[in-house]
Amino acid sequence: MPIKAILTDIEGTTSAVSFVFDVLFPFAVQHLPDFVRRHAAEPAVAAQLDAVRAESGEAQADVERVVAILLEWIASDRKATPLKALQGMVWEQGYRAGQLKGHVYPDAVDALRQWHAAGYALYVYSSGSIQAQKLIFGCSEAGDLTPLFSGYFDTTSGGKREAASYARIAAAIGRPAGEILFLSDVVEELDAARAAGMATAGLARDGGELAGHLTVASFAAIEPSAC
Ligand SMILES: CSCCC(=O)C(=O)COP(=O)(O)O
Ligand SMILES: [Mg+2]
Repeated sequence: MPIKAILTDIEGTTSAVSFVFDVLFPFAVQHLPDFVRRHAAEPAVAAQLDAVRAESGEAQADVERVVAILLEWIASDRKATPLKALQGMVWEQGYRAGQLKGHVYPDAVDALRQWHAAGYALYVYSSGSIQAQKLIFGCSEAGDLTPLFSGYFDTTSGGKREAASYARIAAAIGRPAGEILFLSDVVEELDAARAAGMATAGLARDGGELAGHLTVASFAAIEPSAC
């Protein structure tokens, strides 16, 4: 089936793992506690704090305990949906203030532009919230890349290692899974996408191989029509 759409992961695929771990996560550690304290009563934040209480099994946790749980989750890189939602809100302040600029590899920027111009529909699927995805591409070092994308998916579509998530995303895109090429640096995500019927390509930016999948070191080596 010819590829018509491309769905890409962010961390380790379009963007450096070091940007997420050395820039975004420390920014959240520094600013999230005060953000939560100041906005805890606002409905959008309160809903996420309740989701943290539910997911942690600590229904009675006060705001300070919720903050402590969130910091533990950042330290263990837990892909919890309420943590990701709150991180997105905190990062928005950093991007708007010019303290953050999204990192996107130049080869990814070039390829995304070429693929968009060639008529491929481009989508993002990341554990980062949709708000965070729009920020990393919208406030990137290469400028506003959001006009290239037709849609965004996060863990509200399901976990990235579950085939059902990719089936759900294909349905939302409105195409058979076989027309979608999924790009990621994590073999379990590629396996799940393939199980749902998608074509796959693995990004191994520091070398190595994503077992069982076409593996490349750069977007420049991906030819969607050959996948
Ligand atoms: C959307 S940028 C923030 C990245 C992030 O929080 C994250 O957990 C990255 O996960 P990915 O699924 O892109 O590997
Ligand atoms: Mg990744």
